[in-house]
Amino acid sequence: MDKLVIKKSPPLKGDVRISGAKNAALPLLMTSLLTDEPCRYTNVPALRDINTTVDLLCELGATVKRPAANELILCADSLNSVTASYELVRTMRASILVLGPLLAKHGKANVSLPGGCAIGARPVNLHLNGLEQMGAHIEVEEGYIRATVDGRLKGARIFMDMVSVGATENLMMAASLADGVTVLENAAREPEIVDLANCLNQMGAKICGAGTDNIHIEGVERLTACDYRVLPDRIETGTFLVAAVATGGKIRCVDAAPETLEAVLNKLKQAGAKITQGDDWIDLDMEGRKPKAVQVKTAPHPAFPTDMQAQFLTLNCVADGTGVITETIFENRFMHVPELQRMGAEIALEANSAVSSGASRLKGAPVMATDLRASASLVIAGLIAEGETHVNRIYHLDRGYEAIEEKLGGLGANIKRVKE
Ligand SMILES: CC(=O)N[C@H]1[C@@H](OP(=O)(O)OP(=O)(O)OC[C@H]2O[C@@H](n3ccc(=O)[nH]c3=O)[C@H](O)[C@@H]2O)O[C@H](CO)[C@@H](O)[C@@H]1O
Ligand SMILES: C=C(OP(=O)(O)O)C(=O)O
Repeated sequence: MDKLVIKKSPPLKGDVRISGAKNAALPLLMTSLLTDEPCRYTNVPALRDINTTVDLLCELGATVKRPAANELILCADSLNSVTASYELVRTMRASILVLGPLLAKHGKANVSLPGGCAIGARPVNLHLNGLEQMGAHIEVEEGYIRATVDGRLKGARIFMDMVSVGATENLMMAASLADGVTVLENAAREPEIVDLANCLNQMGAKICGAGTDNIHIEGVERLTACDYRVLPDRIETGTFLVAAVATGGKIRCVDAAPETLEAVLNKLKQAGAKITQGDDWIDLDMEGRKPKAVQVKTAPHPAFPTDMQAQFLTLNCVADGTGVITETIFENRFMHVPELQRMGAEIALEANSAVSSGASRLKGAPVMATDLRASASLVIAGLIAEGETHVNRIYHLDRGYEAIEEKLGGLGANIKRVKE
């Protein structure tokens, strides 16, 4: 398996182009299952999770064309299966997002239960309860969700007792082809939900309220082709910005979506960064300042995203002052802590908070992480640690960061991928 070898690097400097968002692209590609017409998606990031999604759609019988590196044309006019197998689902939890579209379009779906993962148990009860309220009959047997519906799904008023990005997306796609009006209450408000709703509306869906906690979907009988550009990745953007702050750098993120990153940009300003932004770019300059530790508490959008806390913990470790990172979304998302401690970071875990005492002197070490953002936090640590850091198991990074070593290398980082 490949690893990244990182040496202490100079302050990051220069421009970096932001890729399309993994978490927007995954649900967007699933919209192809809702129509017989070909769907074209651009700004699709080249990631392992995208390849898994393409494999999954092909397993169902969809056809795929890749006219360019970041473009996909998918057509699901002649599916020959409604089963998403364990082999694919276990490698990518977002596979559960085929459930709503398959059920709405074909009246049945068999999807392997995704199970837990490194960051937590991640149940899918909200997805299943919502579909049941829309008239689906659901059984779980032999590790598979077996869902059927007589005729069309029926519109329903669905209150979700937790805010779930995936459940909101699955139910929004299913409701687009349902008979009648669906109202999703306590819906997730992430920018990726808005992106999905915009794409579905381009296909002929009637969705309003995406981006608020109350989404109104008037079902239609059929959806048509789309030609849709994926939203820029706010988590990739935030990761590069944190790396720039940690190294005392000055960078510009281009092709970004600053309006999706407000909570993260506020924390970077508190850490001492000077930030200016335009419609699709963000400039960050540390102007020779040492970063200050920040207090972060994760919560659903528009609050601070859980997918950015690991990177901020690395930053806090080398910043001035005591920092507290509190995780409220996933019960087990501090897997990077022991690895950062091995690099010399002074961190105490107290319930769901990681308290760093600041100004740690990090030293390079062989490290590995079992989830995507934890791996990103170790890459940032490698940039500021004395000596050489080997980040192993970069399988996870490849799920969610397009060409991370090339992009960081372009900013002056001393990083290379080594095949083992
Ligand atoms: C592909 C994708 O977009 N992944 C993102 C998505 O994951 P994902 O959609 O899986 O995360 P959710 O928003 O659903 O999870 C939020 C919380 O709700 C719980 N829950 C969720 C569903 C359910 O049926 N029952 C339940 O209890 C989860 O265990 C978790 O504690 O949102 C997360 C929270 O912003 C991000 O970290 C992930 O990067
Ligand atoms: C947790 C993440 O992704 P997923 O939901 O695909 O596991 C993430 O992107 O940080």
